[in-house]
Amino acid sequence: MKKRTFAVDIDGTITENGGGRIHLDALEALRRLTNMGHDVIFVTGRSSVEGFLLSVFGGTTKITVGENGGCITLDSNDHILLGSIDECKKALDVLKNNMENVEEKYVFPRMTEVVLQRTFDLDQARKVLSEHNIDVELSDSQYAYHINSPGIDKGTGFTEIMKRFSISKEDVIAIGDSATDVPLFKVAKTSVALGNASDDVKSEATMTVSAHAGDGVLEALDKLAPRLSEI
Ligand SMILES: O=C(O)COP(=O)(O)O
Ligand SMILES: [Mg+2]
Repeated sequence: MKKRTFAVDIDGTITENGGGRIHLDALEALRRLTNMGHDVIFVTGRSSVEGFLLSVFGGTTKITVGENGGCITLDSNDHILLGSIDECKKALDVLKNNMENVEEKYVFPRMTEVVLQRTFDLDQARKVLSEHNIDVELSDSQYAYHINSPGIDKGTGFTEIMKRFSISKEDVIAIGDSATDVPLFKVAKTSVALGNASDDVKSEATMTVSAHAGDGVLEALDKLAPRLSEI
């Protein structure tokens, strides 16, 4: 069997509602892939600790890219930080001083990024930051806005994993639902946009499925199964 690495988003991908409830059949399928010898790595805008705990309890590969690419967790006391929260907080201050309704989202603690409520216009925010010569990444996961350090996104975060574990792009299959997953799609040979993804996101993936979230993950794995059984 040719070993593959699945890079899997969490919210809107293996969850079945806005609150983060895990689609159990999708998780079971990912655990089965792990038991078969593939790697299944969560790549999420949630904290990397949340993603890591999901891998422990879910029975998938105990490596996680969290904080929208800003933090890699390899163990309870082993985190690789790929960004600086200070420049993200500076960007937050500029936005708060120049726009209305800029509010942080109450999430688990972050080491490298700032997470905001989706309560203001993102393009206007990007314009304000540019006018103040603030260079950060500002992105929308459909669950939250993220301010990350320049050049930090799910693609660069996962690329760090690929380097450290000698994973080839040829063997990576990325699965996601939102704009924050597009950089991850670009570092994978195969990328799957779920039915709940926007047309813009779907246009960036190598394949799309019609089912939403966890059901879409199951549909994708059914479609990919023949390729996975290559000798
Ligand atoms: O916290 C979020 O932004 C949601 O994260 P995810 O969709 O990247 O898992
Ligand atoms: Mg998502």
